[in-house]
Amino acid sequence: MSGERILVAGAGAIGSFFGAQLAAAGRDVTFLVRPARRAAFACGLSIASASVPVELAQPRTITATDLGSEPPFGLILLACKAFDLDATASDIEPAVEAGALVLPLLNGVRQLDVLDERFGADAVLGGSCFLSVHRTDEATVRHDGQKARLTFGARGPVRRPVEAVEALLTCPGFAVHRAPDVVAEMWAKWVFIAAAAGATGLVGGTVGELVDADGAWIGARLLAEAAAIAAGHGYPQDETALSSSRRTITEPGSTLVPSLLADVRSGNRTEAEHILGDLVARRGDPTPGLLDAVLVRLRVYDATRPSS
Ligand SMILES: NC(=O)C1=CN([C@@H]2O[C@H](COP(=O)(O)OP(=O)(O)OC[C@H]3O[C@@H](n4cnc5c(N)ncnc54)[C@H](OP(=O)(O)O)[C@@H]3O)[C@@H](O)[C@H]2O)C=CC1
Ligand SMILES: CC(C)(CO)C(=O)C(=O)O
Repeated sequence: MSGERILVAGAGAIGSFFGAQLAAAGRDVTFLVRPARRAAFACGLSIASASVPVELAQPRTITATDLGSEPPFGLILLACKAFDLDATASDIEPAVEAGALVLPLLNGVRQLDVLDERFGADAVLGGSCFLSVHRTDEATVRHDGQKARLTFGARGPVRRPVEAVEALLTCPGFAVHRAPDVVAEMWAKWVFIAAAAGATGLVGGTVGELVDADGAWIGARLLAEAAAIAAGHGYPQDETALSSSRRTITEPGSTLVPSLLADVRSGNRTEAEHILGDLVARRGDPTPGLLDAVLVRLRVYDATRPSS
């Protein structure tokens, strides 16, 4: 599979970062974009990073109407926001029908149900990623902090060997981890992001700003609620991992801006339903908690933001 073509569907912060790192390492990468992004990428794509900067002079782009006439792809990195999942899944259908495996990188887990139903579970890997990236202009993405990590794995029989996917993804720009239980990894990331995005999205400030305002307890309490829901679904959270998450979301001076907070700050639509709504919907106990309060706050934000 190492020579196979990669389609990156959704060239925002995440898609641009992973696609650019793979292209810089010599992989055959094509970005599936909408017309405005295609025009923006005509002059290149930059990843601004202290550790893994990339300049792609001519990123290869296509739009959905071209996909049917493309040679086959081996792997699709799916990196849209949750509210664009249905439309993006429709767009990639010709490539999946031609044999590609789909690796979704969204936060949360509901994407697996959506993609399994549409394409069949043997076409869909599990995946998640840890990195902080934000688009700073139409063709620049800023990468902050530590080395990016992409975790992926099969959840059952899949149409292509996962070892080959690992070889295709392995490159200097980020760490790759093939997880024996990728769904457990996705739940662990979900618990963390529900707390980090929920606490910062609620107050509209970074983790450090939240802590300065004596709000560290908010992140810690959201983390505990999210972990209890995960445990109720058969994904008990490892105490060491939970402590590390708690430290990250209560760290004084932290400049961490989760993507949901970045969306709130930019007036963009958030993934509140996917990250918080889907989590509380899976809780057995109907008694609302702090997660529900944050969800309500973000629903009001989404419903009343100027461009909604
Ligand atoms: N940013 C981060 O640091 C992290 C984000 N995540 C998760 O990754 C996912 C993606 O987030 P992020 O990259 O920040 O989001 P962005 O909003 O930066 O990017 C989403 C991209 O999807 C594109 N898109 C939407 N619909 C389509 C379509 N039909 N065809 C082609 N492209 C489409 C958008 O297109 P257009 O360019 O036209 O607007 C946009 O470029 C989210 O689930 C997020 O929670 C996970 C870890 C870290
Ligand atoms: C918190 C972070 C950066 C960790 O990867 C993330 O997942 C997000 O911003 O959505």
